[in-house]
Amino acid sequence: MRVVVSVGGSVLAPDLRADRVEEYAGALGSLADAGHEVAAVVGGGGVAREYIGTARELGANEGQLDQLGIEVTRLNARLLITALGERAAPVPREGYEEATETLRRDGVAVMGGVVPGQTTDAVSAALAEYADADLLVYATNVDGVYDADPSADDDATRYDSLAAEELVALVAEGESLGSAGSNAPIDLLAAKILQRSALRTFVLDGSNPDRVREAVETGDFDGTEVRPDAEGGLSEEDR
Ligand SMILES: Nc1ncnc2c1ncn2[C@@H]1O[C@H](COP(=O)(O)OP(=O)(O)O)[C@@H](O)[C@H]1O
Ligand SMILES: O=c1ccn([C@@H]2O[C@H](COP(=O)(O)OP(=O)(O)O)[C@@H](O)[C@H]2O)c(=O)[nH]1
Repeated sequence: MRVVVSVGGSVLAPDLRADRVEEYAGALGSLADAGHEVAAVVGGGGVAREYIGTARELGANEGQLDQLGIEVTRLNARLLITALGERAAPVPREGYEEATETLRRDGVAVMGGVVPGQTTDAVSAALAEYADADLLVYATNVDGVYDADPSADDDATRYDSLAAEELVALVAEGESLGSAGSNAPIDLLAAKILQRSALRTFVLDGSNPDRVREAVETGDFDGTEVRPDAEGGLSEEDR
């Protein structure tokens, strides 16, 4: 199976602890050893938010803040690459073609951010689309997609599954103006890519990397499945 795993920065390196990064490398490496083609897209987490906060106070604009965020995602990607050792290309892949080539031929492809104006949620979806992945897994710091932000609303209810077009509507409703470092389960651009490409997608709590491995191997997981639309994506006239 060809799989793209989106690993939130807060999930990969909550306190920059080596053991969590090693566990992630172990889980992804064992999937690769079992014959799966694996790519990981790493987020910026708390470290990116701290840099963005400081640079914002210093007067950086949104594009500059995003670029700072991208640099941090690539630093986090380098941590995972270090832990993966020989299994990964030695430098974070900077584009979808390059990442696809690596995952097809040279082992685990690891990416961070790509361009300002989005998050690694969208990078993961775009890579999964470009590489014709069979599965996209969002390993994040929440155990699925809820009908409201569960950290702000005690009555928030989790979806076991929802259609990509329902996800687009949910995220669009909650999306603020999208300033750098903002929180959301999956950003709007990512949700739209899932919708147009009919990607099979799992959203789960990534704090235990073994659950990511199990989800890929068995298709069983505790979280939210984003279903491709019944028709298998958008029709030409809806695009
Ligand atoms: N509808 C929602 N469903 C789930 N989580 C949500 C929702 N809206 C906002 N969130 C928040 O999004 C956060 C996950 O986004 P983020 O911190 O960017 O994750 P990561 O760093 O793993 O990419 C959760 O901690 C949660 O509080
Ligand atoms: O392709 C990208 C990826 C990331 N970012 C910036 O980097 C930050 C950190 O990335 P992300 O939000 O994906 O990290 P996470 O919070 O999910 O760990 C984002 O908020 C954006 O400001 C960006 O501009 N373009």
